[in-house]
Parts: sequence; structure tokens; C-alpha cells
Amino acid sequence: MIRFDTVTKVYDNNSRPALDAVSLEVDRGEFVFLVGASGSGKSTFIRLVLKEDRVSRGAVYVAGQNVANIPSWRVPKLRRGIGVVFQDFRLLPNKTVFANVAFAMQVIGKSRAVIRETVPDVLQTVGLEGKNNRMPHELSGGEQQRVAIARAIVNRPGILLADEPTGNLDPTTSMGIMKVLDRINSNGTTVVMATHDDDIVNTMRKRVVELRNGSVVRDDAEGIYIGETEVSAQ
Ligand SMILES: Nc1ncnc2c1ncn2[C@@H]1O[C@H](COP(=O)(O)OP(=O)(O)OP(=O)(O)O)[C@@H](O)[C@H]1O
Repeated sequence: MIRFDTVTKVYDNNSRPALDAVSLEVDRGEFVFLVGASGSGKSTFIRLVLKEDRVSRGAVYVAGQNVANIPSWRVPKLRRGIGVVFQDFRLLPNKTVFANVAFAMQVIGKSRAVIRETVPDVLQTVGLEGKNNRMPHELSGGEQQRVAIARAIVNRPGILLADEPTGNLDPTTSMGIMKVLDRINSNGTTVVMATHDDDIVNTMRKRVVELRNGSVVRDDAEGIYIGETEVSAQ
């Protein structure tokens, strides 16, 4: 579903590669934690999958296609197949919960009838039934992240990328979000989640890919993660 073939990314003003010859394959339906300290290259990985940036060397394949060969006019189609969730939710502050999720369908031209039918189902999937008419500021952080997840999956992407989705949430709320992501993954969506939250990684027992200074230093099925403090103390 996602394949990195010896991918190196060097940002122009930075001599050390953000990713250094990374090769990695994520199969359809997998759940993968991308872990590592701040600056290890997790967000760069996500940006390259979305073709928000270009590789310096190597190639990134999404659903079998080398993203370097996707012309700019077809990039929106690539991104339509990939839902994205961020640490800071990024909701539209002046739109209701329903409207925030509906907006993602409107922009790709879905009919009002389809939107009216689909949005409540998705809000139920993320555990937000009954909150259609709330504004984002009337929701807790965990609820706001659920809206963001609903918006990311409403167009049924094959891939969901989550960049530190629990970074602003307390541990209990974070586990609620993890249950939602796990459920979405069980429904067939490939999930890649960047995090440095070792508690979450160690509770979920999924595949763990660890980046350090832009290199993959570990790739374990049902792995654990020992966080930054312990690693730097070695
Ligand atoms: N736009 C950019 N221009 C120059 N350097 C960048 C840019 N984006 C990231 N970097 C550098 O690339 C390296 C990897 O950064 P990246 O954001 O991918 O790490 P990360 O693991 O996601 O970190 P964090 O957990 O803090 O988000 C860092 O050294 C960072 O300073």
C-alpha cells in the first residue's frame, strides 16, 4: 500500500538528511506505529506519502504508483485516497461538527443526499452521535480529534495517516482515540500513526517502526517502544 525504496530526503538548508535511505513496506490493512524522538523524520515520512514534498533520492510508492510520476493535476486524487489527522485537530472553527465533516464531501462534489446519509454514520463510528450541531469550541479535545478523524475517513480513504494524533490529549482520552483508530483499521483501512507516546505503543501491540536520525533502526511486529529519555540515557 505504501512502499519506500531507499528514500533519502535532504532539506535544502539542512545538510543532515531528514530521512536517510529508508526502505519500508506497509501492506494493505496494516496498522503501523512510526516512532522516534523529535526530529527523527516521522513528519517527513508522512509529507512524502502525501507528495507534499519531493524525495532527494529513491522512490515512494502509494498503491503501486511512484508518486514522483503523478502529475500535479492528479495529486488531489492521490490525496483523496489518504485521510490525514494532526495533533492540533485543524477543524473549521465556525462550522458545526456535522458541517466540518460534510465539508470534506462537498469539496469532492458529493450530493446533499449522500452527505446527509453518510455523515451521521461516520460520526457514529467515531463515537460522536448526538453532537452534530455542536461547534468545535463546545467540544473537549478528545471530541475535537474524533471530528477530525471522522472528516479524514468520510470519503473512505484506503490509508489513514495520523501525525501525533494524541499529542494534545491526556492518557485516558488518548486511549479512546486509539480505540477509534483501531476500529477504523479493523474495517480495512491501512493506518500509519507517528507518535512518541510509548504508553500508547506498548498498550496497542502493533507493528513498530523506529526512526532515529532519519534511519529505520527497528521494525518489529507487535513491538514495544522505549521512549526518548531511556534511549538517550544509553
Ligand atoms: N521544511 C523543512 N526545512 C528544513 N528542515 C526540515 C524541514 N522539515 C523538517 N526538517 C528537519 O528534518 C528533520 C526531521 O524532521 P521531522 O519533522 O520529519 O521529524 P519528526 O520526527 O516528525 O519530529 P517531531 O516529532 O518533532 O514532529 C529535522 O532535523 C528537522 O529539523
